[in-house]
Amino acid sequence: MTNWSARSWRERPIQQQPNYPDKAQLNNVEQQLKMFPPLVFAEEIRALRRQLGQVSQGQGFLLQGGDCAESFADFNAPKIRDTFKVILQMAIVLTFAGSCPVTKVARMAGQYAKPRSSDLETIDGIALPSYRGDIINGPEFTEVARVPDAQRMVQAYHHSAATLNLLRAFAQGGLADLHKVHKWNMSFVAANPLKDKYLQVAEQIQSALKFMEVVGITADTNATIHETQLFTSHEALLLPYEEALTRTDTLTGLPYDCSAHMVWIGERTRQLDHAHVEFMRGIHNPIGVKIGPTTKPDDVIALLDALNPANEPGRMTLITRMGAENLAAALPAIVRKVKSEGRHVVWSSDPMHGNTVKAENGLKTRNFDAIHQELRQFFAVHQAEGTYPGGVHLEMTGEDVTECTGGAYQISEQDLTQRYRTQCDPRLNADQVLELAFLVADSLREARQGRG
Ligand SMILES: O=C[C@H](O)[C@H](O)COP(=O)(O)O
Ligand SMILES: C=C(OP(=O)(O)O)C(=O)O
Ligand SMILES: [Mn+2]
Repeated sequence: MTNWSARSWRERPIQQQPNYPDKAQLNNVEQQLKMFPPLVFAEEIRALRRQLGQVSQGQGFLLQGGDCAESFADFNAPKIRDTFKVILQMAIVLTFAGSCPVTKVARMAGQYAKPRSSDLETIDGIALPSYRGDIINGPEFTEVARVPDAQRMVQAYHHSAATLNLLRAFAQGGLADLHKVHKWNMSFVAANPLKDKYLQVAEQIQSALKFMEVVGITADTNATIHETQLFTSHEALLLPYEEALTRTDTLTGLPYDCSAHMVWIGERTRQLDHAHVEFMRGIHNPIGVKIGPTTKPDDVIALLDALNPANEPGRMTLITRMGAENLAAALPAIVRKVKSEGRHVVWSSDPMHGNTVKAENGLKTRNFDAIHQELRQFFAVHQAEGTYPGGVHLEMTGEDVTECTGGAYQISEQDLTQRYRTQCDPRLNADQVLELAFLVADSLREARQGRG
């Protein structure tokens, strides 16, 4: 590979970075982080890459989700547990619907840096630098909080390490037991105003679990009943942090970004000749690229050339985030081009970022029906083009927030202020996530018909 190093991105133009006032402190923090242990192990990263390779061939499904922006203030065990639970609850529905393994990737343990539409936020005539995620500055609307502080990178590292530690404990310590997860789903269905709609699938899952038990496949005989594997991911936006956590794997001699298993490039920072593409082309993690509605098919091919020149399955996930109104017009040409060139990718749908609107009270929100519609259309386009819809990417939480409108509980714009807790974009709450799981179950089943 021509002249790549973990710091070669520094020679390229770069967007969406903080301007640290204290350069000596920045340098200090970078040196410290370079000495810290990696957060994840390269062998785990390769395991995810292999699984995503399978998904790209139609042999599995990717479920990726979590907060828009993790928060230092909201850092506690119940919050981590509840998001973990809802990811598993959704996964069990999708596993059943698709009759295929579901690879679970959390937007957790490192999702701390945010690109913003505007450099400034103005409230009551006062303009301050925008909040850019807890790894960069503070969300409070004060001049002091908004100054970029490099020390926050160390804090983000420690928060990520503790989050990951708890996730690993949950995944292996019994919280992921299939029967337990299904019980939570049954309680969700029983309480839901639209329960008749979801009951059939829930009961089918119940029968499948019962059958397994009867033939002797239990937690005692089979670890997969009792345990799960959850990978981590975030947008690799703050490159000094990502560079500092990039390590050469001793087994293979290859560089991996050990801040997470999977990292992605956002819609705002994927310019071909810029820093983020430069950094990502050299690391060997599976990577995602967000693809918005104005993307041209040739742009996607150029990105694939730069980021996956050997066309290896499992390396690339294209996360389309078009908006329900744009997807049908924008996605087919891209899918056709990628298919005609024989490129191996996981096609994943982020139905959140193209559907953000401002409510009358000024809060950012997304409507459940628009989210569902984008997902349905995503499945329909892939069905029509003969390609495989391989994943979903959601902003979601296990908490009972009121940030997205709609769903069975019919959250209205007026309800948003009740529990609007996000530090950046509106997330689906636990009930909305599960509804979505049950609603896309049919589309997934259809998409997988005839596949192994
Ligand atoms: O999460 C994605 C972006 O950071 C977010 O949508 C930007 O939000 P903004 O338009 O309020 O800056
Ligand atoms: C910033 C994000 O998305 P996008 O780059 O697609 O706008 C995000 O996933 O939070
Ligand atoms: Mn977001």
